[in-house]
Amino acid sequence: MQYYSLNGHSPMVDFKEATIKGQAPDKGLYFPREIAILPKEFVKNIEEYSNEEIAYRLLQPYIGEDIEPGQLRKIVNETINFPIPLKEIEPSTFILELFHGPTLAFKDVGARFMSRCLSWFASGHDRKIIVLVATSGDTGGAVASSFYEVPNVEVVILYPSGKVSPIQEKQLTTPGKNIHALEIAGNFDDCQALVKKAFADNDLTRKLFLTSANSINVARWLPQQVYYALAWKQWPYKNEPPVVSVPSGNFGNICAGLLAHLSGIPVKRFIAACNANDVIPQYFQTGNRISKPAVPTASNAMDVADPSNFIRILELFERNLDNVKAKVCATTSSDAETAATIHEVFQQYNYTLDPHTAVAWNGLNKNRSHGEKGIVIGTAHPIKFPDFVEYNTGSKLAYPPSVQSLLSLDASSTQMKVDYPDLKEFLLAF
Ligand SMILES: N[C@@H](CCOP(=O)(O)O)C(=O)O
Repeated sequence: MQYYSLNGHSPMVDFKEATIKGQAPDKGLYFPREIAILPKEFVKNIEEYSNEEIAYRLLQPYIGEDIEPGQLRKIVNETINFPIPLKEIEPSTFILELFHGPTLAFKDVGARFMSRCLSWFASGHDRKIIVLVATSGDTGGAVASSFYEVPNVEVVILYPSGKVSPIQEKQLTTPGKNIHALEIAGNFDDCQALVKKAFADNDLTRKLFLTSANSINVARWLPQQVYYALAWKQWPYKNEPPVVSVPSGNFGNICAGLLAHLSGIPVKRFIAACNANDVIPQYFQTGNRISKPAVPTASNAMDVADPSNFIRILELFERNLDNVKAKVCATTSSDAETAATIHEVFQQYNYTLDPHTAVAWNGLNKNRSHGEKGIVIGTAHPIKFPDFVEYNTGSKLAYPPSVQSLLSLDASSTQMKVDYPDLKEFLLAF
């Protein structure tokens, strides 16, 4: 598989080079030259396949010969070695629980896949690779856990000061060793802009071997397709494809869902469920993409004002917003609606939603007609946001032992202003 830059001014590369570079030299995101269509028989009989086999079949065409089949199977098997259940909450509404991995959020799948691909590509390489990543909450912990002690790799995580939950912060500030946390006095978009500036700095990229572990990197983005195939495998109404509601911040997850759908996984339509950071819902309504700063919300991992992956969604639909709108609707929920959703779902079904999943639940209910069956993508475990969740359910959450031990660890991070020269100096110290 070849990948081209969405800015159109860089040469095509294979999967290995796209993974190692993270972003194209012309600052564009890499995009696969073809959509790998799944055989109809496979989609029809998907229940007969193991999760590992499904993931392998979805991903292999995008990797091609860059990783030999035995090694790729090993990587895939290690990536999804935890449950990904589709739970029926009531007969029309299901939740795909993507939070049973080590850091209790959906990012574990992409981060584990990418870390294993990168360490495979880096073996025998004598230069140290610096993985740069910006996080609004969940990516940072997943990347820290996946890349911890990977030889020859240093990870630098930029996170917005005071804008991630205490558990999210512990996940990225406590591992130490090759994981370095930078607490930025700004918001997620500032962190993401600093990271993109580093990739565009020729002086820096000549001196350092830099790559990204955000979903701008194809090795982080593509594995997320697997969720949608596993949802279809477990979907009980095969003659009635689901409406799928996806909590959306940087839009990598929903974009991977759309790719899986265009490859052959049945979905009636998608809902991009956003919080008060509504740049994309407004764009859908008005056709104008305005720029405004992110506002902090209870679903902090979605506090993104300039979603990197939306350009990939447009590319999937021939850069035509009307084509996108034929398959996707975009909606917003306020924190008050998120709180009320957590309360109601707990009261009615005794199910505890995290704030991000609650945004998607509310988005589904606001945008489906009577009787339409749907899946809510459950992106994070409620324990990552105990104060907001316990306040709205009126019930105490049980802390899993892994979270309890995490909270007792010492955190370490470097504080930094939104200042590119400071970041460059920090990176050059490697
Ligand atoms: N929601 C993210 C923001 C970064 O998104 P990514 O998928 O591009 O890494 C987070 O939790 O950090």
